[in-house]
Amino acid sequence: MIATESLSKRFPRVTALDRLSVDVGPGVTGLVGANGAGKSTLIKILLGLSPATEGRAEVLGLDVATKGGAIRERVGYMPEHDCLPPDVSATEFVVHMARMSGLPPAAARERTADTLRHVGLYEERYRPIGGYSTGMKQRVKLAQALVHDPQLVFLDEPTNGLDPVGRDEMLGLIRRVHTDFGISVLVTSHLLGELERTCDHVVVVDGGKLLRSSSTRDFTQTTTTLAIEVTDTDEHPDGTSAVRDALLERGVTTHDCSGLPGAGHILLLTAEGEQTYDLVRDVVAGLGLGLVRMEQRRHQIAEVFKDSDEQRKEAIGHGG
Ligand SMILES: Nc1ncnc2c1ncn2[C@@H]1O[C@H](COP(=O)(O)OP(=O)(O)OP(=O)(O)O)[C@@H](O)[C@H]1O
Repeated sequence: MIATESLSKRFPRVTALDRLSVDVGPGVTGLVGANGAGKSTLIKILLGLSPATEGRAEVLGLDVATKGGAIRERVGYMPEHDCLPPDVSATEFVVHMARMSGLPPAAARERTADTLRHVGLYEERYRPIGGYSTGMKQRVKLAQALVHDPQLVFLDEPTNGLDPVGRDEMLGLIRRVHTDFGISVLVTSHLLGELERTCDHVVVVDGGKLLRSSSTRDFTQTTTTLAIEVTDTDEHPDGTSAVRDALLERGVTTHDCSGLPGAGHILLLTAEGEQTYDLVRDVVAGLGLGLVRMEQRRHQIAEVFKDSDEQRKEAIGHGG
């Protein structure tokens, strides 16, 4: 769907993209990076709206440097910032955008009604957009990106400004854009966790460089780290410490998890196979405590950033 090769974009004072080479296939792909990582710049280059300084890119097999118009016919775009006219209704606006994409009047009206129904705005479709909530405005932006039945859509920070419920609804809608219509999606976010459930594939950029590109499953694969949580009793008012000491007596050390949420109530240790599970069970039972939780931890996408931060700090440390 998308292929870039050593793509760079330099502004006078900042390098927004730095020799980025990445391939994106069909499905829902998350483009994750902190603010300023270069996500919007990449989207504008892929739409043929902004020229790259160096390198090349193709979208649906079309060269972005020469085929911008053909790309924009086949690709939908939901921009990050609010860009909606307040005085017209969702129907008027989306019909207008459909007409701009070349649909005849009757088809534009029909597609608009279908698309507004899909994004959950059918009831309010004749009200002026100026009176809409942030969530409703985001849905209008999504509808105009979908109305011309594109093969691929670029969604730039679609969950921006939404509360947790609105965010979940938007992420569900995005997933359905692919499952119900077969449209592939490239969705950007600076919130790492939210894309784990929505995307098949995740591309992480930082400072305009590619940090990692892999399937979400690979990102969140199970680790060999076991997380354990136990109850306290009168005899052992700090059950966690009692288990830690008892494990140490049997030669098993637990990891320092002071920086993690729930630290103080959770023990982390490396599983060496089935015997580790048996040992933990026997130790907890031997102390008369209850085992609340014993599970394998999963990687989180956030850890990619933590690793790169650590590498950067290390590099700075070595440098001076
Ligand atoms: N037209 C421009 N002129 C100069 N610098 C720019 C321009 N557009 C973007 N930049 C800079 O390029 C870098 C990448 O910006 P970009 O908007 O692509 O990041 P982003 O990952 O989309 O972040 P955000 O979500 O905050 O928009 C930033 O440092 C930004 O200030």
